[in-house]
Amino acid sequence: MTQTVAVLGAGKIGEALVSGLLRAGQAPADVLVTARRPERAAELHRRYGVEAVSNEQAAKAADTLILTVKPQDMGALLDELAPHVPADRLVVSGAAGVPTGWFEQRLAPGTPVVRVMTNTPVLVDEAMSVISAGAHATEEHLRRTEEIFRHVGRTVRVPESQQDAATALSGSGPAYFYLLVEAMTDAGILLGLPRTVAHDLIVQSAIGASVMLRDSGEHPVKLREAVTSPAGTTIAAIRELENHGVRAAFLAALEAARDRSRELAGGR
Ligand SMILES: NC(=O)C1=CN([C@@H]2O[C@H](COP(=O)(O)OP(=O)(O)OC[C@H]3O[C@@H](n4cnc5c(N)ncnc54)[C@H](O)[C@@H]3O)[C@@H](O)[C@H]2O)C=CC1
Ligand SMILES: O=C(O)[C@@H]1CCC=N1
Repeated sequence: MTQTVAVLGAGKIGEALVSGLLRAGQAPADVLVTARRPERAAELHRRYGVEAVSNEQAAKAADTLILTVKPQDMGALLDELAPHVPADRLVVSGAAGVPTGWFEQRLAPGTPVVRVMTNTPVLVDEAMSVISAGAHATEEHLRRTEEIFRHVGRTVRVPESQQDAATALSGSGPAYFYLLVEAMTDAGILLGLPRTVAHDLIVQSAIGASVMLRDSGEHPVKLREAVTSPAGTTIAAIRELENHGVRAAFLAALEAARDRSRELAGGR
């Protein structure tokens, strides 16, 4: 991995990618970052030894540009960047909702663009990064993108038409689990447990269930059935969850997230 990679708009996601690249053996000299605030640039330099440059400098110097600003800030970034990006550079967008075609219209004709939806477990090398090629991105560009993201978790390729759905599922996904843990911890309080005990019980149960989901090869229905004893406690809880429409709530919620991702495409 000897190419220069620039992370433009190194916030939470961008910083995690910088950290992953360095841990994967990329030399700090081959990683550039850009930030809006000088204090943030200095902090990234201090923490990782990478050089903080302007967006224009990054565009000129890096082989791969990873754009990790918010979708709403992408328009301003592209205005600044586009005149300086040579058409042989790979542009990787990490923004929710923004289609590759939007970038292609603003960059030099033929510039390869790859769209990636990752998630915050990128911070602990357990990201799910969903990758799609734009019109000019080749197999080699997809491989280069996978090489960057596989150091911080799993990668999967999907057609770009599935990116808004992926954003709803795995991009936003961690938030649903955190909400669930929060709600179950509150339930523990209701049942009289100290908050710290309730928290620990739920978090470890979440970890155990996650590892079984990943490693057992069993369908989630089978795993749930194994917990659900006849006339037992679990089925009593599941009846209440079904009575309260939890399954329908998830269907509606993820549909709303998918629709919001689509809306973000027009929001800059
Ligand atoms: N937070 C999440 O769970 C996920 C976020 N994303 C996407 O990743 C992107 C980044 O999200 P976060 O890291 O959470 O946001 P963030 O707000 O932590 O980071 C964005 C950074 O970009 C900087 N910035 C904005 N305009 C700039 C410019 N013109 N030049 C240089 N820096 C600029 C901001 O100052 C900020 O530090 C977003 O597009 C979001 O849709 C994707 C998956 C999950
Ligand atoms: O909520 C959002 O818009 C971003 C994209 C996916 C996760 N967080």
